[in-house]
Order: sequence, then structure tokens, then C-alpha cells
Amino acid sequence: MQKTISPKAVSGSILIPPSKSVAHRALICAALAHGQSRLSHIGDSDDMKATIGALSSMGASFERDGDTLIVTGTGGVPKLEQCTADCIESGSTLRFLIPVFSLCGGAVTLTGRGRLLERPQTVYETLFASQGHSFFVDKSGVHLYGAVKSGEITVDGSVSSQFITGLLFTLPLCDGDSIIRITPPFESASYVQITCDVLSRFGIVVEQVNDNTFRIPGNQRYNPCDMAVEGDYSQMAFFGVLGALCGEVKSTGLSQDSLQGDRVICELLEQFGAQVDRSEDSVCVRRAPLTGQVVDLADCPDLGPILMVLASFANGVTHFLHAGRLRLKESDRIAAMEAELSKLGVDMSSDADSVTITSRRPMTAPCIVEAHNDHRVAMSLAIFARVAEYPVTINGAECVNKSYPNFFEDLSFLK
Ligand SMILES: O=C(O)C1=C[C@@H](OP(=O)(O)O)[C@@H](O)[C@H](O)C1
Ligand SMILES: C=C(OP(=O)(O)O)C(=O)O
Repeated sequence: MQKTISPKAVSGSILIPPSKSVAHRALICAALAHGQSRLSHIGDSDDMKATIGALSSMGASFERDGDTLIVTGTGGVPKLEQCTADCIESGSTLRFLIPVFSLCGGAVTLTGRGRLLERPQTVYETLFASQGHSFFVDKSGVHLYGAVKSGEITVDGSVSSQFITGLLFTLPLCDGDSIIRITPPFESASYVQITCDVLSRFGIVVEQVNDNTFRIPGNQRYNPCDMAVEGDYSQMAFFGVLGALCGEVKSTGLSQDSLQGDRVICELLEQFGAQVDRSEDSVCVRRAPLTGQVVDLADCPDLGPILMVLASFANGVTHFLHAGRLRLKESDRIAAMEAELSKLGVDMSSDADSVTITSRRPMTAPCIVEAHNDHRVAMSLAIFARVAEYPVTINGAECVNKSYPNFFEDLSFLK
């Protein structure tokens, strides 16, 4: 699908979609619970479909009642001779469910498409090998056999926090207690705080001993829980940047005491110079002169692409640090943004772990750019297009379905 976005000053209010990270976790806990949970405001992105589909393969059942999903859990992981599930393109679904599904004791195959099966699984490769289990990835999927066992597990913190989250779902169900020791740097650490919070709502106890160590008692049970999913700060970032660049945008449906690491977008917008007003459940961002900054992406990698757009319009240089894991997402997000922003006149350079944005030449004609099959690249380019000098056409814009199927409708709703 091609989308052409024209420049336009905007103002208005947007109800931000539910947090994908919270929703994945709530679905998994509810599916493992003994009984029925009611989850409201889950959303219907492809990533949610992936998690719901996979958990259905395990035996959990899901029934819609308006905006509420009624989940009947399996009460732990049932014994299955084999289990196959399609994770579509969701890294979270795949990495969260690998160790959970291992507990079924049978042969597990998790499939996917796009770049999903190329994204690293190193932590699990090492873990399964060390426990004498089988684990391999080929073009048809991730194949594993053998139930993850409790004990002391050391995890490299530099690849993805999603491995740690997957183990935190799994180890409470094992016989015996466990300790996870994370080898620093522990990046995207705030996502693990979201995991611990959702686990506790479903009655699971996890003790964080220090920054890099978690103690997990074994033989626990997931209790059912009713919960509503809060708004997603990673998605609010697109509208926050739009407000900062060309008008006034109010994002609603957000929690002010959220554990989402991407909530830092509010402080970052202020540091760049935008006017940011917070109220109980909303954040309003207004345009103001912007100045380049130093931004550390270690705990908020998903903000990288849209902050590169913000930096393109700021006066002075912006340096992004600890950006390396942006190369391991739905696309190599640094290479993708560099390729497309350079077509749009932005002077950007990068090395393995950092990005520099120096300046921007105003566009002199309409331009066609590529989404690289990456929702965050597509949405970032759309925001750029709203504030540019000429229309920008985005090829492959349908990839927004991964996290935000109504993104273009919401964008056009702002007048
Ligand atoms: O746990 C989560 O919900 C996520 C963790 C992050 O991944 P990494 O830990 O791989 O950085 C983030 O990029 C992803 O979009 C969602
Ligand atoms: C990287 C992302 O998600 P996942 O890792 O779940 O595919 C994302 O939503 O930007």
C-alpha cells in the first residue's frame, strides 16, 4: 500500500492505542491462569493477533465482549506431544513464548515471517544447550524440544530484554527456585519492570535482588485477573513529535504513573524545547523552537526512529547513544532511517552503536520513500511528511498494522 502524506499544520486530540507491551504480558498471564480473566482495551494489531493465536494453540480460549476479551486460562502449560504457532512478525510473541511453550514437554515449532526468524535467539540457544535440550532455527521456524529447568541462569543483557521476560513467565511454573543473573549492560530494562508488574497482578512473585538479579520461587500458580490496558507511550511519541513540530496535539488515555520506559518521551520533548503539559490521563505537546540534544536510547529503543525525525528539524546536532539494538528490530532501523531521511535532505551518519543528525536541507520536490516493512519507520516518515515542504509518498505503508492499524486514520483526523 502507498500512502501520500502532505504538509499541514495540525491541532487536535488523539486517543492513544493500548500499550502493546502491557497487552502481550496480560494475555500470556491470563492464558496461563487457573480460571477466567477479563482484559479490556487489548487492541487488534497483528502483534496481538500473533500472541492470541499462539496462546490458542496452547489451549487457552478467547472470547470478545465489546472492548473486553474474556480469556479462559489453561492453568499452567498443558502437556502436549507437539505445539505449533505462528508468531507472524512479533519478536515479543516469539521470545516470550519459547520458554513457556517448552514446558509442554513435546516438540514445539514457532513460525514467523519478515525478519522475525533472523532476529537473534542467542540467549535461548545457549540456555537450551546448557540444559541438554534441542533448539535450532531454520527458515521454517524455531524448533525446540525439552522443558526449561529451574536453577541459576545467566543471561547476556545486551541483546534483548525479551529473553528475560520470557524466563520470568516460565520459571515460576517450574519445580524448584531460580535465579536470573543478567550480565551488563542490561538494556531495555524498564520492559522487565512491566513484566514484574503484570506478573504480580496475576499473583506471581518475583523478587528483584539488585539491578541485575532476579529470584523466582518455583511451583507458583497464575491467578486470573481483570485489568484494563493503559495507553502506549511508544505510539504517543509519534503524536508528541507532531505537536512539537507543527502545532498542538493532545494525546489521551495515558497513565501518568506508567512503568513504560518510553514515557521518557515527555522529558525528551521538553529537553529539545517543546512545550509539554501533563494532566491526569493526557499529555499535550505544543510547537516551540527546538535544539539538538544527546539522547541515550539504551532504555527506549523504540523511540529511536521518531526521535530521528524530531532531531532532523531541530537546530544544531543531535547524538543518539546506545542505538545498536535498533539494528535488530523489524528492520535495521538505523540503516532504514539513514536511507530514507537522506532522500528527504537530512544529513545523518551512524556507526555500530550511535547516530548523529547534523542538519536538514528543505525539500525542493515531492519524494518517494520506503517503509522497510517496519511500522515504526513508516509512522516516523509519515510524521516527517506532515511537517515537510512537499508531499511524501510512503511505499509499503501497510506495515503499520503490526502495532497500530488505525495510525493513518488517526493522523488524518487531526485538522
Ligand atoms: O518487552 C517488550 O515489550 C519489548 C522490549 C523491547 O525489545 P528489546 O528488549 O529487544 O530491546 C522493545 O524494543 C520491544 O518493542 C518491546
Ligand atoms: C521491536 C518491536 O516489537 P517486537 O520486538 O515485539 O517485534 C517494536 O514494536 O518496535
